Amino acid sequence: MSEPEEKLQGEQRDSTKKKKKEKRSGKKKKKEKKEQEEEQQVEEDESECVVLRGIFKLGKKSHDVLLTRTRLTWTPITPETPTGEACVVQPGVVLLQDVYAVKVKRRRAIGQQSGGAVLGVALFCCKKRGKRLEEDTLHLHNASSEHTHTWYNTLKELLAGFSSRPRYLKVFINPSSHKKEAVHIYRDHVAPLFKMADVRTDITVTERKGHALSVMKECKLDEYDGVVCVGGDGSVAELCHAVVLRAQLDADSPEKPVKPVLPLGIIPAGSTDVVSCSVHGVRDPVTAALHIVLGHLQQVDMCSFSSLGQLVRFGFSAMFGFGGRSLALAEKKRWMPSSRRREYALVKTLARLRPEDCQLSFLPVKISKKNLFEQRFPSLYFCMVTHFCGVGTEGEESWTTNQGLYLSISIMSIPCLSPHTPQGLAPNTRLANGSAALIAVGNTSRSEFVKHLKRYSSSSGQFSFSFVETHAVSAVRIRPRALTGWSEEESEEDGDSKTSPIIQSEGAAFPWNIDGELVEIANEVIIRYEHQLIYIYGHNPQEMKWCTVNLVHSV
Ligand SMILES: Nc1ncnc2c1ncn2[C@@H]1O[C@H](COP(=O)(O)OP(=O)(O)OP(=O)(O)O)[C@@H](O)[C@H]1O
Repeated sequence: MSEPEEKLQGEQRDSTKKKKKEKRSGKKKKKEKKEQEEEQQVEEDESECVVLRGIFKLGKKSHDVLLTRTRLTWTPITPETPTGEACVVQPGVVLLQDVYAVKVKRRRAIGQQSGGAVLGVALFCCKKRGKRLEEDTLHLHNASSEHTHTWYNTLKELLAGFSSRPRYLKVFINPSSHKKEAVHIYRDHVAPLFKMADVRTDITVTERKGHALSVMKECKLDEYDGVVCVGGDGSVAELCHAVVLRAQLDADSPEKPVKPVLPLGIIPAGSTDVVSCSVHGVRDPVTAALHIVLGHLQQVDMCSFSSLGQLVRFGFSAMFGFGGRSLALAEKKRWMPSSRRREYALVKTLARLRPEDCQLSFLPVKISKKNLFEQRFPSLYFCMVTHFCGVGTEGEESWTTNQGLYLSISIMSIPCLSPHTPQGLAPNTRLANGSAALIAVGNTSRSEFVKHLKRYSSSSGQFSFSFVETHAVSAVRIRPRALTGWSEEESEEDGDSKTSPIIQSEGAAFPWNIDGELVEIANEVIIRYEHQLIYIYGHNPQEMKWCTVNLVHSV
């Protein structure tokens, strides 16, 4: 046999061996998968095994009630028809994951505090109505005390198996939020639900700005299962920062942010409630409280904001330029009612519209199939008015740098939904999608800028302008050039925004709007995206919808 023939035969032998090996490993994988499926089936069957079966009255009719580890079903008991035909009835069902409390029902006289004849059990559960969660009760009547207590104890035991449900919460209430209604909201809508679900609470009514942060820095956290904030965006921002900072201090990790173990619950009591709207899909204290008692947890992205190597704070969103300036102006008019104050500040800042001259650098997030940000809006991926555009490196990171005039720069790690912006300020980012949204609005005329702003309140189109640039990013650096800053002596005159950035004296600070709070920073600011840094009680169906769309597009 010639040398090439031998070589060919050798290669054929190798390839047959390889094929056999692949076939064997394929069979092995199939077997493993089958075993896994069987195990899963056994688990499902076990969880669907009937734990209890009994007769209860629901309304006026007797029902056959079945309890498994995951659900309770009831079917009316109907007498046989003379023809022997059984009528088909759909059983009613409630999932135990939606039940937050179970109580024994008793007949009591007016003023009687304890005892009383047993009537049956009541299951307190939540019912979904769109994005809202509502309270619902299922009454199972049976006068036998023994029967009722067996069901009560078993249901209690099964509900105790939901490990993410809190038993003891640290609650902060800001009594000064918005219309000073936070205490009432907590007392009327939240406390009764916590009591019903046997959730104990340790309440601090905050007395000043920074009070919640100082309590969180010092209190013993081990005994709590979660922290709850009742207030507006300012209070939420303070507590989110406090929870992450405390985790960082406990872990003695000054450089790297640390994921807090304790989840945060947010009960909306402010005027816009951006974080609450984003994590719950609606602004509703009952929905928020039900998410807490049911232990619905979701991981949420955050950002760290630092300047000159010092951490400024942790938060969800930041606005530089227009957003910062209008908030600074509103803060000076604190004596005005909040809606008037905001309106005044917006109009005034628009009248004085000026661009910021700064260097904007960012680390773009690599475009993957799963990232729809650029896929859905490819036309947004372009450069705006710049004097200089280049790519630099810092360590292994590749920064894109633009130098130019900007009317507004926003960085958001969550969509920032609110009643005023139903699709969110950053509609293309999600609660935990692997990047933050950078929205940079270049210099343009006032009328064009107003057009861009107005489109936030409608459904879309706010980014379809040549002067608006959006990116999915993991970090942003904003370096104001030549200290173009903000001062109280700003000219009251109207000016042409196209040409005249405001030049300030050295040492002036720039107003930043970080989660609705005014933060003044004199130097460059670095914003780093922190993936799924915090657990927040909630579940937003919109997020699920987005994920489904994302998945379909990525296939
Ligand atoms: N007792 C208090 N008196 C004054 N300020 C307080 C008090 N407790 C907390 N604060 C501070 O008030 C600030 C604003 O709180 P919050 O955002 O809840 O109210 P708001 O500004 O009226 O609401 P929104 O931002 O939705 O309009 C927060 O920074 C918080 O730290």
